[in-house]
Amino acid sequence: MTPWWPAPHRERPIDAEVVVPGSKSLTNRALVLAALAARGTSRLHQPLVSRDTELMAAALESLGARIERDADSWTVHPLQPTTEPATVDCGLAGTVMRFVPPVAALGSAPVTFDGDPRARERPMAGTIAGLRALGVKVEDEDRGTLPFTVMGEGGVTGGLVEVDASSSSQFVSALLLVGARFREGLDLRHTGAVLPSQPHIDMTVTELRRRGVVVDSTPGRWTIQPGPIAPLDATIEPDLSNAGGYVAAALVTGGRVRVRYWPEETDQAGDAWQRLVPAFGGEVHRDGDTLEFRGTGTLQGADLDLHDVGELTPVVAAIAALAEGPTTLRGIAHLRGHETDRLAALATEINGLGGAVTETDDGLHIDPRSLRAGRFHTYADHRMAHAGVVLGLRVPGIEIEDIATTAKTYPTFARDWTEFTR
Ligand SMILES: O=C(O)C1=C[C@@H](OP(=O)(O)O)[C@@H](O)[C@H](O)C1
Ligand SMILES: C=C(OP(=O)(O)O)C(=O)O
Repeated sequence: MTPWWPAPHRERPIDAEVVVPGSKSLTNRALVLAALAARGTSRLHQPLVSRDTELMAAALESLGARIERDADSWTVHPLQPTTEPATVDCGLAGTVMRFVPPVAALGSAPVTFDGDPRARERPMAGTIAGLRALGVKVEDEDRGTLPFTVMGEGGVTGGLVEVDASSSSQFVSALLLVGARFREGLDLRHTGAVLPSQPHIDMTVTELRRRGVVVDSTPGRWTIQPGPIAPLDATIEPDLSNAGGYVAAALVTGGRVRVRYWPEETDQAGDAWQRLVPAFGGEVHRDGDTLEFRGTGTLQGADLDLHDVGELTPVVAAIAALAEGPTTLRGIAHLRGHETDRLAALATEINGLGGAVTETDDGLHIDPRSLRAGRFHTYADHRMAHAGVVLGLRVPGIEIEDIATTAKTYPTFARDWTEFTR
């Protein structure tokens, strides 16, 4: 396949209905918790099957879990703490590189973690320091990043641990997911100045409670009672963050897009589209299990704090680049440690098409400009590709680099988007 994919252009308003695949964050939490269940199989219905979830499944299998993959469901048999050395490929998946090391610490063999070249640049200090504070030996040759080896010594005592999770909420979620399996449970405190992605931490707590784990949560502190994690049959919600391109299409073409099976209540960050769309001048209506997003023909700029929902930023920035007024996006300094430095990547790529984006300390400022044809680099970042295709709807002649990078969380994206824009 050519590395450059011509993004579909649309002169007319979009009018379409979509079903998006399952949530990455929910699938990978469900896999970890099913692997950690005391006994009994768990079934995930409509799991996301993508690079990140296959990497998670393979990681847990290498630690002793067994996973049967059927067309619409995965059945997970829990792991027995491993006694065999193992290696885990994290790819570029934050959930794998942060959630699996504490699982490895329950075993009694060394487990080595590595990933894509960019994975070696992503922040890992919270995981490494957190495990060490719990008495787990981690060999990282003082790099503080991947690759490193967790030297499992037959379990973790647990108790009080302080972690600075200002660069990723996943440092908190990772220890919470495993805390009930520590001999004394977990008393986790966040020490940093800011804590991003609160909905993802809420999601972790919700998923633990659904499986009978006793969690007490106050701002910046979580306690987990030691005890069994129950197996669970769970249907995975659609990925509302990956619905972003479709939602944006309604806004930027002045059309309407219906997203099926939008949960009434959810911890997903992508639920924030319900407030972000009106901020840009669009409308949102619920009709049963479907949420309809409408563009009104007005696309205004907005001043938005995306600290809690940082993963929506690339598509939000693309919407803003097409808006009639200026937009400021705040609270997202931690995006510099995502799949790529998303603040730099968005500024470079939108400006390369004639845009006016400036990086700030903690976000982006985007002034309206008329954009022109050109190439949009994606830096192995699925969400950069989603941002590029949104621009392509309104700007003819945009080519996206490596559209296949969307396979991280949405393998059928290019085909679905082509169908959607037809
Ligand atoms: O726990 C999770 O599933 C995630 C947490 C967030 O990470 P950060 O807090 O590192 O942004 C989010 O951006 C990521 O896409 C998924
Ligand atoms: C930040 C993201 O992913 P990861 O889980 O790899 O951190 C993302 O999907 O936007």
